[in-house]
Amino acid sequence: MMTTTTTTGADGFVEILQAHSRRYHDQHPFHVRMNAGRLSRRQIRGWVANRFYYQENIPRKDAAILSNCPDLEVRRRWIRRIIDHDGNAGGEGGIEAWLRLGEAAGLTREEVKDHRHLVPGVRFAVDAYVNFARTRPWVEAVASSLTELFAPNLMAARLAAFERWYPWIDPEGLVYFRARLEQAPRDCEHALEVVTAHCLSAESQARAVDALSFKCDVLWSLMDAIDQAYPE
Ligand SMILES: O=C(O)c1cc(C(=O)O)c2c(n1)C(=O)C(=O)c1cc(C(=O)O)[nH]c1-2
Repeated sequence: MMTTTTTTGADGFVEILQAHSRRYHDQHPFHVRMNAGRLSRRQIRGWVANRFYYQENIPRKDAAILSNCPDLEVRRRWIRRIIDHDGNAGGEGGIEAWLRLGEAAGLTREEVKDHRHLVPGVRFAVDAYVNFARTRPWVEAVASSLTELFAPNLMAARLAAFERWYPWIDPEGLVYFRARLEQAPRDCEHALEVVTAHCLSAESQARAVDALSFKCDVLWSLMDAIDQAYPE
């Protein structure tokens, strides 16, 4: 028996993906309080120390996508993400920039790197994301990165909020967020290109949407765990 698949037009598909902005972690109460200037030093430091685990694992997630991806052209562009985070040499890259954010906020590099502040829920959420990229088809893993469509607005709001409300953080430490303002739009343009080119059937589009939902849950759970560990 033949099965028929109804394909959502490319525009409808992209609209459904975009609509996930409603589930993005910018609306998490902890982020709302952060951007309204209502977090204490301890809470900001807790967030920075815990989010480091996400930063550290992003390149491992991207390496998993590379290892599962048979398409040379995609790999050639995707590899840039790993270099953005790891840098080409000591003192470079997003992970280093995040450590400097920690220092600007009054944390030592050691206490960020040795995970002494890392709470179990953050570890579980981040590990789930890396595991997803390792075990799911590579196009779904690419789709899961599409939360970056929504990141630049949050990044711009966060930069303004940090400068306004948290002047005790050395502004030099905010370099990471400025870099992401440029990197995130470039990265998600590529990811969207890949997903729209590969997900042509209703089934594959539904799997891409599920992957993006999963990622929204990863980010939300991560924030829940931080919120619970550093109450008001
Ligand atoms: O601070 C944030 O709110 C935020 C969110 C996201 C995101 O939406 O996944 C990323 C980042 N930052 C980020 O810095 C980053 O490098 C990054 C990579 C990815 C990804 O899924 O490949 N997301 C994000």
